[in-house]
Amino acid sequence: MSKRSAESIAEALQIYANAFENSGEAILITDKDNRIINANSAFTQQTGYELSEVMGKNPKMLAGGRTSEETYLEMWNALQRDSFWQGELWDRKKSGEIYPKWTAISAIHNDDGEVIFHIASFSDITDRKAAEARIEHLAHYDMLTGLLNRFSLESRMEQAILAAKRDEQQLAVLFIDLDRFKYINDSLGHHVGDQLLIEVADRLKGCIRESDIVARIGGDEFVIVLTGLKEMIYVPALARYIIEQLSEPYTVDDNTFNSSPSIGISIYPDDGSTIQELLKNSDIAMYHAKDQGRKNFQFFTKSLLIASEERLHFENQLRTALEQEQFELYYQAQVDTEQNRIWGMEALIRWNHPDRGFIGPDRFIPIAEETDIIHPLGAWVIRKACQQLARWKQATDTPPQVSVNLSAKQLHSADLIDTVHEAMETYQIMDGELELEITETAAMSDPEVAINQLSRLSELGVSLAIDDFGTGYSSLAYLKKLPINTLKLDRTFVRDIENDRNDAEICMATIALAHNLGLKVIAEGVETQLQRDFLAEHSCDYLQGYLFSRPLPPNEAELLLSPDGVIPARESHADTPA
Ligand SMILES: Nc1nc2c(ncn2[C@@H]2O[C@H](COP(=O)(O)O[C@H]3[C@@H](O)[C@H](n4cnc5c(=O)[nH]c(N)nc54)O[C@@H]3COP(=O)(O)O)[C@@H](O)[C@H]2O)c(=O)[nH]1
Repeated sequence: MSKRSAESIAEALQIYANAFENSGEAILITDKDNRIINANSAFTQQTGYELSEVMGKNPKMLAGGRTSEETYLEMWNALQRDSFWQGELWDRKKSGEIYPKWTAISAIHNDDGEVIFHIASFSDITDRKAAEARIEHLAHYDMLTGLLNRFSLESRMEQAILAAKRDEQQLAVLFIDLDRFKYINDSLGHHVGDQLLIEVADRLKGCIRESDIVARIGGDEFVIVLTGLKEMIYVPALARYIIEQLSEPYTVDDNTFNSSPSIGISIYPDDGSTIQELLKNSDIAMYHAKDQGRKNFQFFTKSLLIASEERLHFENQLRTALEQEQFELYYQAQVDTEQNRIWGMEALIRWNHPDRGFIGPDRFIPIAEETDIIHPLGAWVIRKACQQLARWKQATDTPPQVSVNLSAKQLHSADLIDTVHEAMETYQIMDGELELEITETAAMSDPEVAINQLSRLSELGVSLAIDDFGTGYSSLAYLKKLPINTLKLDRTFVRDIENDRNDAEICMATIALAHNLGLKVIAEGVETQLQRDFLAEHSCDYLQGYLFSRPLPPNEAELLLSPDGVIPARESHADTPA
């Protein structure tokens, strides 16, 4: 061998030695008898063993006892067949810690085909395995509460249904929703909301047997499946127990508060044979429990299903009604008591349904609110009323103030101010020409937001009225903070004003209170001359009711605005409803 080639061989060997020693992977070399003859520094770092401690030993000494015999067998077969194997082994470090490692082993042969070495390289995959386990857990469990998630609930329900079918048993599905959770979450903060959900999950686990299933499938929605049911009596007893347990006070940080559940129950196979049917029907029953005043449980019935399908159909029709221009605004006159002339017109919405005819707002406004259809619908009412007002400003010398009802959801909507501003700009509506009516309850539901929104509306030049006054729980201190102009005396007090001393007192007190606060008063539901006279005597500023006019379509309402528009004369004492 020339000196040059000896040098280059030595150089190459040095490179290999460096690569071996500095590799990030642990490397172990065994001889033909499978005895360790070399290991690099990464091996020492990973296992804790120095080379001197393992030299001449069988790598079996590293085994952690958790790798199956089959894996070792497969490894040796592959090495014999392919001279290569890779896979996962569980080994033990010098410290005693058992850990997973990813291992690749090559068999090196001589020219005669005999194995002379095995070279194994391996890396510690503890972190990777932990990450995989976390991902696996997330796929099956709810991250916040540790309960099963919807995916796992469905696969467990599938097995439970198969078992119930085979054993001819029943299953009960309990759909549990927390009452007023959104309120707790919004008012006490999400951290408190989260802790409440964790505590609810713990209490639910304490209510059921090990063989039952409990899952969290949405924000504050939990499902329990009772398996292997023989005695149906157990179901209402458990539902009652769950309500009792979840209604115990909760303490999170310094807050102690109450919550309660509403529970809907469906039974396999009577109320459904599939997961979807059982969940849907228990959900329908849960909504019925809410309608029944919350903090109770209801079993699913066929009539609930029919009602819920009808309701869904109604909702869908309500959605398309706006596009198909099926809504109309009617107007009801508001009369100036002193001058006996029309001072305002209240816009009242009607749904001219293609099959059912006119549907009153009491039927559809609550559904529009629940489904958020109220936002486009309410914006349409505001625009349409402003458009009508612009028309009356052109058509008559004495245009009325036009008032529009706002729902609680609209009052709290971020878009309200822009909607009103745009409508006023488009139709050139001036200060005091448009009035918005808010119920007492809406104004009270989130006072800070209400004060802010009402102040901004007032700045736009909108007049503001508190509707149905006397039926809510306004505090006087709070009322003083609102930039309102008018109180609307609820018609339930006006109705019996002539016969019920209490109602008469309430009307008088409200008028006095309003005037003290510098507000005008309008009485609703004035149907008789006696009511009118009583209210006039006690200085009620404006009157509205069937005595003067029912709500009318715009062209008929416009006739009342003309100089010949008829308003009953004030001195008449005839006690006849309009
Ligand atoms: N958010 C919105 N709410 C609206 C809108 N349009 C109406 N509404 C609210 O729906 C409720 C029912 O309204 P309606 O069926 O139109 O009834 C009004 C009047 O017809 C009725 N009224 C008027 N005078 C009398 C009377 O002498 N006797 C009698 N029994 N009823 C009478 O009162 C209703 C008006 O009430 P109010 O608004 O409180 O002044 C009602 O709560 C409406 O507010 C809408 O566009 N958006």
